[in-house]
Amino acid sequence: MDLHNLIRGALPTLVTNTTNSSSNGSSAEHGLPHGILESLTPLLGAAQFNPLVKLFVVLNSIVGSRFGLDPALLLSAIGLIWALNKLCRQLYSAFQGLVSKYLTAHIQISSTDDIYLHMMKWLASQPSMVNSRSLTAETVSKGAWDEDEELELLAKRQASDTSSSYLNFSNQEAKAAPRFTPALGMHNFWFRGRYFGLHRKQESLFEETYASGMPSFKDKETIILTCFGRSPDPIKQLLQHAKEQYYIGHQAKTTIKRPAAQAMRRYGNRHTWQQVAVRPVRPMRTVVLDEQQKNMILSDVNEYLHPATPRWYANRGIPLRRGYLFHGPPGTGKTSLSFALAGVFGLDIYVISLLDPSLTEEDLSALFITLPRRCVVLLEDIDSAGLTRPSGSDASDVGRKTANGQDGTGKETGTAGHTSKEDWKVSDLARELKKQSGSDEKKAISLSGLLNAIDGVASHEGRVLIMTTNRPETLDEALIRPGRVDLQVAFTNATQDQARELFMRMYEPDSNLTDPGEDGPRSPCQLPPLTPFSEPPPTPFSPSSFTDISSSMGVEAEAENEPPSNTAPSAASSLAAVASSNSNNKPAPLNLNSHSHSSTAKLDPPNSSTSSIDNGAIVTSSEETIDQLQPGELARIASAFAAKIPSGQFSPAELQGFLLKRKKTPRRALAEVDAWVEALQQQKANKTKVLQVQ
Ligand SMILES: Nc1ncnc2c1ncn2[C@@H]1O[C@H](COP(=O)(O)OP(=O)(O)OP(=O)(O)O)[C@@H](O)[C@H]1O
Repeated sequence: MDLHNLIRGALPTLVTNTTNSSSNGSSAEHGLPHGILESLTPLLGAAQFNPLVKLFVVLNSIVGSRFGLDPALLLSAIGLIWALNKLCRQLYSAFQGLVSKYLTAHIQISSTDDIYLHMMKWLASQPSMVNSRSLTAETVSKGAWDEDEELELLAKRQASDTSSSYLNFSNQEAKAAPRFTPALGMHNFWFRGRYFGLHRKQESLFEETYASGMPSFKDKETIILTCFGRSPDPIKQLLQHAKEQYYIGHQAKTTIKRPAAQAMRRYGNRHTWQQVAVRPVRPMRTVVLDEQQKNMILSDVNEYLHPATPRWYANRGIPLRRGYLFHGPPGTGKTSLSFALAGVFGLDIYVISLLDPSLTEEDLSALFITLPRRCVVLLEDIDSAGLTRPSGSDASDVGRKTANGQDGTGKETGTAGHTSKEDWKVSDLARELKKQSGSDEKKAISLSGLLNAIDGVASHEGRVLIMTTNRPETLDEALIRPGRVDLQVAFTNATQDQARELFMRMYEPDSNLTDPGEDGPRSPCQLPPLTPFSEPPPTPFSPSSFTDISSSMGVEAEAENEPPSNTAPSAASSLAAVASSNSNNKPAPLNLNSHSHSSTAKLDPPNSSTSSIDNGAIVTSSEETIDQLQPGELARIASAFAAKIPSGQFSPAELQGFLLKRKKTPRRALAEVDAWVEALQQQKANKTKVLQVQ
């Protein structure tokens, strides 16, 4: 079908006009420009399939002949509207620029800063934002401590369901709702009756990454908050509010941070440290330690963190630092006490491993510089870091302990067992050269590098440094000299008293253990109450008792940097009160005659055919659980248990491991302890690693 036929069929009027025009030579009176169809006719053959030409013809005829409008006029009108629109837009953006410059305030937040996290979390909780039409969905990863109450209920329901013996968490990931935050672009919201603008934008930065050695683009986000008025105060209040809201969930939690991956550390600020976990605060009373020793550490840290302490130190020209060395056998509570201290004072813990292969001396200094004003820095197993003195002749080129190259003090014993360099073979020489060129090993952290980071000019003052070691005798004297280590705390294997306390703690009902009065919710900024420095010393430790404690408990207080001892150790005394009320509760001798278990009770694991799950613990039907004990009976069993533990032989961690396997059945623990003690003693004597009785 050609175009003529098409037009004729579709628009009879047009055809009539066309016919007339060809007969009288005038078509202008019918709305078509004179001769337009004639001039188009030669083209029609070629362009009859061109939809644009068809459209033009159809529109022209409609506008011209149907509505009697001049198409040229119409085109001019459209052009005018477009130009006006452009002009309005430009005027609007100029007006907006003026308002933004003179009538609004802005605050910019970079994604490299913690405030960005606070703001994003707050925005995600705002109904106006969640219902916005432009959102970004994020997966919220939950830690083991953030389990939903719903999930806990599910576990309880499954546990009570006798048909299923084991918990099932399938599809839990699918049930976790994503978090929605404003998408990139412009948004607005109201806060406390004020209107705020939010611009979330992203830019790509060209970065050379250490990890791959290849330059690449990294995305960096920025949010700009705007409010009307010439003062940014409303935005500051909003940010403060977002920050407070963020930390509400962090109450009674300890945040643990480690150095970020090497590539991330280059971004500086909050990217230097990476949050690895947020755990519930470890209550101080769960660390089984001599009460006086505990109180002394608590009051010492309390004094150090007192707001008046910096002035006191400054007036006397003493650097504001406090170092602690926790030493003792493995599993005796060194790390646990560090975490409990962080919990009591509401501080974050920054854990550094000197064995981290990506850590250089420069990194270490940068890490210490970016520490917050108050925090706990934990340097674990400082002895195994293989630090050396650069001045040592043979040790100067080796900073890290290797399996075949160094002894515990970090001194080199010779490569491959050779003591003198004359004995070296060609292969030894090649290995040594390779080592020196640094091609196969990273540059180690030397002792001076560590000391520089700890107390060099650039180091951050005000932090609580805790170093832990199993072998204090191998440490360099420079590292533990007063001023770097101000208090040494010795940890020992469990005494019988500690064994009893551990036993009680394991089987006490949860309601006794969650005592908000002691280590209860505490915001990170909220320190235990402090007494002003000007008051007389209310400390329970007289200088003489202090010395006594030091000698009897293996605690050596260094006198050099002692701050004024007139700060009330209120946290310490309150903890002491709670703990002593526990320890004073001396149980009466045990009478087991009326009970089902005797000391000859079977040591076999529970028979699975008769077992059920009780709050996660598998319990046999024949066993007596904690709930079935008479009041006061637990204390008696604990004493009987402690009497069977040889003092100072087993670490609290070993005892805890034994009890954990019988966490619902104290009688069974008592019945099986003899066999376990014997087996463990034998294992230690034979120096084997395989446990006969667990
Ligand atoms: N004194 C203690 N009181 C309560 N629990 C303890 C004590 N000592 C050890 N534990 C328990 O033993 C486990 C290991 O303890 P922790 O990590 O504190 O020991 P550590 O002395 O730091 O060991 P390592 O020297 O091997 O690092 C923890 O689960 C902790 O609860």
